[in-house]
Formats: sequence, C-alpha cells, structure tokens
Amino acid sequence: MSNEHQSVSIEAKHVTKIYGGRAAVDQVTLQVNKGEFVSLLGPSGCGKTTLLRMLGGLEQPDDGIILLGGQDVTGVPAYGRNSNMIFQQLALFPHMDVFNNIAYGLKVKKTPKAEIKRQVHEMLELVQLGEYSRRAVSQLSGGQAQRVAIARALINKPEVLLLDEPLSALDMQLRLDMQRELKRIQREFGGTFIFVTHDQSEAMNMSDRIGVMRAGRLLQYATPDEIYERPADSFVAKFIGDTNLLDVSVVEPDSNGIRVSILGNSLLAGSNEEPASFRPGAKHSLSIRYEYIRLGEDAAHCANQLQGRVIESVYGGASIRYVIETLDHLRIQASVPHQRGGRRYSPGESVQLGFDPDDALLLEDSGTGAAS
Ligand SMILES: Nc1ncnc2c1ncn2[C@@H]1O[C@H](COP(=O)(O)OP(=O)(O)OP(=O)(O)O)[C@@H](O)[C@H]1O
Repeated sequence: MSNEHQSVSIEAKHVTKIYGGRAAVDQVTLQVNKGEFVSLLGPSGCGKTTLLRMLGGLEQPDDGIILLGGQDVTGVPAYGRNSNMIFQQLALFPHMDVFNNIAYGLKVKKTPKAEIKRQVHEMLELVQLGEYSRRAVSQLSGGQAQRVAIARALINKPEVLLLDEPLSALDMQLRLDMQRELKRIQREFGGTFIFVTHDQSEAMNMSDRIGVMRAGRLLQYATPDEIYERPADSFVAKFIGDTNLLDVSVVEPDSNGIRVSILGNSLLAGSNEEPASFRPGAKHSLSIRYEYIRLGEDAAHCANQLQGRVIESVYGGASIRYVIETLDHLRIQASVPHQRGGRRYSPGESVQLGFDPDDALLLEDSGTGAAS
C-alpha cells in the first residue's frame, strides 16, 4: 500500500452511473479519510443514494473506480467488501432480541460463543444499551432501534459505515439527540462514516466534510465552514444557509476587488478566484449572507451602501430578519443580532444598508431553482 493511501479509507474516481440514458451520478471523484465523518448533501434525486450504494457495492458504476482501504473494489459486490450500510428502514430481525440482532454478523462468521458475548457487550456499551440485551426489538423506541442497527453494523468492524438518511423517520427532538449520539459513537469507535442527508443543518452539525451534489455532480467537497463561507457557486450558496443572490454584471477588476453593477448601482465584490479572471460584461451572482448586511450607523463604514425602506421585520429572539427594498426595487434580506432594548426598524422606515467586498462573493450562476 502506498503512503498516499494510508490515511484514505474510501475513494471514488470519476464514478458514473447511468439510468435510462441519464447520469444519476456524473464523474464523481472524492476521497474520505480514515476516521472522517462525511455527509453527502443535496436535493431529492441528485444522486446521493446512488453514489452511496456504489461505495457500498450494492450498485456497480458504469464508469470509474472505487478504492476501499487502497484496494480496487470496483465490481466487488457488497458482501465481498469490508463496508456496511444502514438505511432509513432499519430491517432489524423482528423475531430476535437485541443481543441476537447485534450478534448476527459474528454468528455468520462462526465466531466462538464467548467472543461473541464479549463483543456484543462491548457494542451494547458503545451505544449505551447495556440494560436492553434481552429486550425484543419490537419493544424498543425509535432511538433505541437506531442504536441497535448501529451496533449491529459496527460489530464486524467495517472499514466504512454507510448511512442512508437513517434519522429521517425520527421526530425532530429525537433526531437532534441521535445526531449527537451518532457523532459520539463515531468518535469513540474511531470509524469512517458516510452519511446521506438532504437536511443541510444535519450535515453542518455532524460532518468533518460535506459533499454537495446536484444533478449527479459533486459541486463542492469541503469542510462546513468552507462551504458556508466560500461556496463554489450560487447553488451551493443558496442551498446552505440564507443568502441574497443578486444578478450583477462585471465592470472591471479593481485593486480592492471586482467592480460590478446592478440596476445602475456600482458595487465592489470579493471572490474565491483571482479578480483578473472576471471579464468585463460577464454576468454573475453576487452572494451576500443575510447576517453580513449592516444597517443604519453600522452601514456607514461599509464600502458598499444602498438606501432602502423596510418592507418586513420578523422577530427571531436573538436576531431580527428584515426584508428591505432599495430605491431601485432590489429586495435584500438582513439578519441583525438583537439585544433587549436594541434598535429596531419598523415597516415603512427608511434605512441605509451596507456590506463589505469580503462579505459579497461573486459566484458562477448555476441556477438556484429546486431542480435536482
Ligand atoms: N434503480 C434505478 N433505476 C432507474 N433510475 C434510478 C434508480 N435509482 C435511482 N434512479 C434515478 O437516479 C436519480 C438519482 O437518484 P438517487 O436515489 O440517487 O437520488 P437521491 O439524491 O438519493 O434522492 P432522494 O433524496 O430523493 O433519495 C434519480 O433521478 C432517480 O430517479
């Protein structure tokens, strides 16, 4: 095994899957390191599950290769791979108790009885179900059943655990608890987890890295901070967090950023790329997160300033969200931290808004509709 592969747990290289003449997964390349928690995130139908199933050997790619622990496993079916999958429907064995559900994988491998007992108890401790060993699985709560499924999958010490929306059937509070629990289990177990979700906050809460997918393509694969602060394009910016997207034209690169125009207003933008790479006249999206917009006196020092009128004000406890319409009828949303007794703007009030070039990213416009 080369050094390069020592810390890589699983890797897809240019993996493609075609269904009915259409690429469900389109040339996806990604590497997941040992011990990493990675989420695949994207709208319904974008190819997350198909990619996960190929990583697990439940589907085979039409093109590209998959490496597990540095070995080429392309074409090897699921049962021949050291990975395991958990689905939304847990498929626990209903006629077996908790102990036997967890022990199943070791029994199949003809592990000696005493060793099975030792390992099952280790797993029961890991998922904090020590007391439930002899409980029928039909008498477990949703969260407990999840833990049994996790223990059952981990007992074979898979190189990678693949999870396909395992929490989506749980109600909100239990789902949040299980997010924390799953992270704790992953940390203690020290394994590599790949988790499919269409819930951006779930992906942000849990992941070391997130792969954002759309229409079969992997648009960005990076840490939650990078994805939030440096989204690869307008789709990623809109899909993760709240942002204003303005259709602007490039005027010219400037020593402080890129000069752009919208409805006769001249603004200064920042970007992920070299300012010189933007051609005058090119159309782009300008992404400004709601919380980067400053209002009133706070706007006075910003490089970009616009005059507007408050259309809507929504009280959110720690912050207030405003919808503001500029004199040119641009609609801009701002989320402003709020303290008791602090300044509030009412609908109809005039307000100055501002933002700095570093907080306004010029992005490729990939279209931001709900299409997969
Ligand atoms: N077995 C199959 N046969 C034909 N088409 C399929 C098959 N599996 C998936 N597809 C198609 O491939 C595309 C990607 O589906 P996939 O289930 O991977 O998306 P997803 O992102 O996991 O969506 P969701 O969040 O809704 O589960 C969809 O257009 C889907 O209809």
